[in-house]
Amino acid sequence: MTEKEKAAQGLLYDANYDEHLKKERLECIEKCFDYNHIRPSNKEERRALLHSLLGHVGEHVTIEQPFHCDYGYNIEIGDNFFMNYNGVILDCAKVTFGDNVFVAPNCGFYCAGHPLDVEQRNQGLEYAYPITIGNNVWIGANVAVLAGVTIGDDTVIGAGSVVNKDIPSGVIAAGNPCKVIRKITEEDKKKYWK
Ligand SMILES: CC(=O)SCCNC(=O)CCNC(=O)[C@H](O)C(C)(C)COP(=O)(O)OP(=O)(O)OC[C@H]1O[C@@H](n2cnc3c(N)ncnc32)[C@H](O)[C@@H]1OP(=O)(O)O
Repeated sequence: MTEKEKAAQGLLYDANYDEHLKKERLECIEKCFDYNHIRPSNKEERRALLHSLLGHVGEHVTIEQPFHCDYGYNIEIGDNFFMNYNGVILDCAKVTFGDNVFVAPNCGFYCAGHPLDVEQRNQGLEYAYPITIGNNVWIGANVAVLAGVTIGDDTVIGAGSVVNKDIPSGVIAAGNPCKVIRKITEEDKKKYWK
């Protein structure tokens, strides 16, 4: 089994030293470099590069620069997506965003993790679990979404959260670790600020 196949099966794999994965990552970060150096006003070139970088790009997708990811082809984005400055996606597994997702500045989506055991970790071993974000999700600034997490539809994640477990649909959740604060209700139609 190749290291890439092990990763896809959720097994520990050699991310640091495997030549094939290193080559794929280098190709990807070269493309990220190119993306981050396109003039912000050159929307056509930005769009074309995102299509060549990512696995799927829906309609009306904006990713502000700078943006960084590891492989690109594992990222699938629905329609009407906005990611603000300094987005980081460590996509050693699939990262899927539904439709109408807003991501604030400095957010990270980290599929990767390393063993707690020091001998395994120092061999460069890693695991990769997918991240899934539903439809109509707003993720506040400086949020870290960790490996294996699913965030349900219509949910808001408060700024500064560390999302280490699944979050259900239709709620506000925040904090470190991120917990549900309350459901979003009809009353919220009357409220847009404190
Ligand atoms: C796409 C873009 O670029 S967006 C631009 C960047 N903007 C942001 O990142 C803003 C993100 N917004 C937030 O984090 C907001 O606090 C929201 C949306 C979660 C607020 O939701 P509201 O329901 O209005 O929260 P409200 O202020 O009433 O707080 C409810 C409780 O949650 C707590 N809370 C709210 N936000 C957070 C947070 N980010 N982290 C921890 N606790 C929080 C409050 O302190 C309060 O607790 P209390 O009841 O003990 O006092």
